[in-house]
Amino acid sequence: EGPIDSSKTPDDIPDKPLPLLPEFEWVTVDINNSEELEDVYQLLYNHYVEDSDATFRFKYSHEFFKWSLKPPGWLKEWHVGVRVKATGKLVAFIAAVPTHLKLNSSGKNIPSVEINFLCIHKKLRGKRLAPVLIKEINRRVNKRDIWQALYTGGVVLPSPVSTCRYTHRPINWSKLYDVGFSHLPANQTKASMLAYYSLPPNTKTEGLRPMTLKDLDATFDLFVKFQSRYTLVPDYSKDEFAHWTLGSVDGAKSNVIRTFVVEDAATGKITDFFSYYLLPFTVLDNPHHDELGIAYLFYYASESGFDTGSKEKLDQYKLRLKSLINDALITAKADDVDVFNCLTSQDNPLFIEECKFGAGDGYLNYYLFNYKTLPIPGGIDSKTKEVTHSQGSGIGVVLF
Ligand SMILES: Cc1c(C(=O)c2nccn2C)oc2cccc(OCCCNCc3cccnc3)c12
Repeated sequence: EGPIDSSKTPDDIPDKPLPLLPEFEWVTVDINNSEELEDVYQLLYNHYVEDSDATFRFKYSHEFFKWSLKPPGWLKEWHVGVRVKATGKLVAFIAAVPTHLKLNSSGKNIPSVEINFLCIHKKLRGKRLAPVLIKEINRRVNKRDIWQALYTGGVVLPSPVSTCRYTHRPINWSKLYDVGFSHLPANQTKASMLAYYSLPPNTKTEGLRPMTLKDLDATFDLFVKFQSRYTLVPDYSKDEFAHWTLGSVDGAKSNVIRTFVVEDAATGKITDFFSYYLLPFTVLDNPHHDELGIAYLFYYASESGFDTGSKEKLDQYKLRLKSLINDALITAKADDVDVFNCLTSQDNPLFIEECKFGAGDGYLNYYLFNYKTLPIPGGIDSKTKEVTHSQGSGIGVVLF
């Protein structure tokens, strides 16, 4: 376990990017510039990942990009674009953000980046541009003496470190049915589906409330302790944790990240927290709906997960998770979410069935570039791909 190639230093890395076709040029995108951010928004709005039958397309907002692309330590040079020289049109994009990973199996902290938002204009597909973009972002990252990268993808590249499965929990079943995402099982009626997925208006966990900056220290400590459950985890600083849970620390309310804490009334301690990010889908050519509200489970932790050695402790933890996630569904409904998504990563397999998540047909592969490690269980059976309900996964990192 360890770096595959650890021989290089930044001086060995070329100063120049790889050559592009003559009509294109490399650019660094300044997402603090609203016009350039709009270029990225438009490129991804029209050309980024769709679902298999092109019914939906990710609808990343300006605010989402500012949150996901500007964590502590972010570098403008890692927001890489390709423009048409003659017109300035942005036709490709790829981004890296700094992160700190830890493999609990060895306790090793791995300075690395998360690579995301690789997008190439539909008209430029098949020109072998993706490998050139990946080589360029790696060059810029290596120049900063970082040699590992974490990225996810639907397509299977050589040897993923883990594979997780998409799961979905309908909140607004009738809208999902209207847009063709949910179907009516043969022996069911619409009324029975609505009843099955109905949720109470109020949350149930005593002491549940939105996280504020005052909760940062206690919630961060809870998060760090809880992470030891998994194999591959983020090894965040408090600043990084604040960014990912609160969005900006200037107190402005985020429309993208939602984080809730549970404060024990007797002791005033923070015993649990959960978070989810809001990332809608554009619904392509549907007469009744043009957008799908989606929440993606993000990080969570619970004191009840500190010791799950015995059966009753594990059952208590499962019960607590079920209650917390059920409350996440209820708060997400208030955020106009139509479907709540989570992967089979983290300890999600422990609540997926009981909170009525259904396994989807999508899989997400995790890749750890330039780092050899044993494969990590992704919460599904490697042969049947069914969710392993009795145990969690070893993946504690969540990407967008
Ligand atoms: C995407 C996604 C979807 C859907 O496609 C979807 N939900 C409702 C309707 N649809 C069509 O469902 C999920 C469940 C868990 C995690 C997910 O995504 C995890 C994060 C994925 N990052 C974006 C991405 C996707 C594919 C390849 N690279 C990056 C998803």
